[in-house]
Amino acid sequence: MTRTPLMADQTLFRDSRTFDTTHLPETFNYRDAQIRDLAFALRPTLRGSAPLNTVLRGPPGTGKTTAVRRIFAEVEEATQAVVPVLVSCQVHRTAYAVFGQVYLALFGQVPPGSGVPLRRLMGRIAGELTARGAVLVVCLDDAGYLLPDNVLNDLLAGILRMHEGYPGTRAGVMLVVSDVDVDLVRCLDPATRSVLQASEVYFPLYTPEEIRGILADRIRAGLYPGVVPPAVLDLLVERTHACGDLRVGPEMIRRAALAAEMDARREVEAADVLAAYAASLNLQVERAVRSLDAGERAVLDSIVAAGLEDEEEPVISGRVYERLGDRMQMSYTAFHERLRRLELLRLVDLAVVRRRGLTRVILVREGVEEVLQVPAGSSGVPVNGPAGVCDDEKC
Ligand SMILES: Nc1ncnc2c1ncn2[C@@H]1O[C@H](COP(=O)(O)OP(=O)(O)OP(=O)(O)O)[C@@H](O)[C@H]1O
Repeated sequence: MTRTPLMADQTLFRDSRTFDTTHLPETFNYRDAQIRDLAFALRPTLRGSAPLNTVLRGPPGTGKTTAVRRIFAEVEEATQAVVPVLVSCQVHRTAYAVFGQVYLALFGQVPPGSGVPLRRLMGRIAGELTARGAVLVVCLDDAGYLLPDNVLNDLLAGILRMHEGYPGTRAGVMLVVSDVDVDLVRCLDPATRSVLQASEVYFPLYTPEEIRGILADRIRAGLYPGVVPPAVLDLLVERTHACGDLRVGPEMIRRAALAAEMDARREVEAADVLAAYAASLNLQVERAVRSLDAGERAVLDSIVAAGLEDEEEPVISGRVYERLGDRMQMSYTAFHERLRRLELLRLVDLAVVRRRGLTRVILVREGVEEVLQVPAGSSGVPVNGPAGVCDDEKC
């Protein structure tokens, strides 16, 4: 019997885990200055004081979370007197859920889902920290997700004022923000702002040369020599840079190498990369669409619907706003904020053209329509995602 390609024992992968999204890269170049700033902020914790609160800001895929994971790992190795906790606010969206993650880090188990009031949970956490003489550092990854309903404000007040209710506790925060335009700190109450006093560490987009270095390192660690010829690496760099998110690079390499492997080839070809690009881009778009709130999703749906209505005509922002009125109430300011967010997430491009005065034209980016068309109930994103009355009071 001939063996199926699945069972073929020849592989191009030295270590396929290198391409996992959760993989912590061994080499982390081009971020020395940011790592130095984070080390500076954490230094007081090694002497038993609270850290300097810090905002890590930069577009998606610029290494913010990775920088935190690396520095937290170093802190954990160096001392037990600091408890660093990294919390994804995309997943944990309430103060209780975030404190639940701190509890998990301290006690090795999650607190009961209900029945324990937040105050008691905080009391247990504070008691354990003072008993250990440890400093707490909470990193809120994608902290912008906690802005609705003042969750971020209340949570920060809880962490940074913990020492008032529980004398002897010391705690500080790191806030990770991918939306370069949102001034998170300005959205907080003056009282919280005054205890936060955060300094900022900026993570710029990687240049094509830096992307080349990062992808070449990943290829060296994950694939056998010669699998990716130089011209194919050039294409990988060009595609990754064009889509603006480094995550797409390793994902393309994984898919392209798998395709070559299934064909029993020893080298990846340009065609493998181009096919992998389309698939990886859809994954990226899907992730961005999933992160939208009800208002942003309604705006995106209306843009796509307006485009489909008359494919010859450009999509004008005023027309989209009118359409939206049938679905939910939204002020024009809130509408524009949401358009900006869709642009930042690279779901649309905005351009201003002269057309009976200045008009804003919206272009839907590659892959978005495909992702929105995945039927509800499949593994993709439903066409009619979250909708309803949206909160216009965004700061
Ligand atoms: N300098 C680097 N060297 C190697 N890999 C990197 C580097 N920077 C980022 N990466 C990789 O890119 C991916 C995205 O990085 P990371 O999650 O740290 O970005 P981020 O800025 O936190 O993104 P987001 O704002 O979308 O959460 C990860 O797989 C990470 O390993």
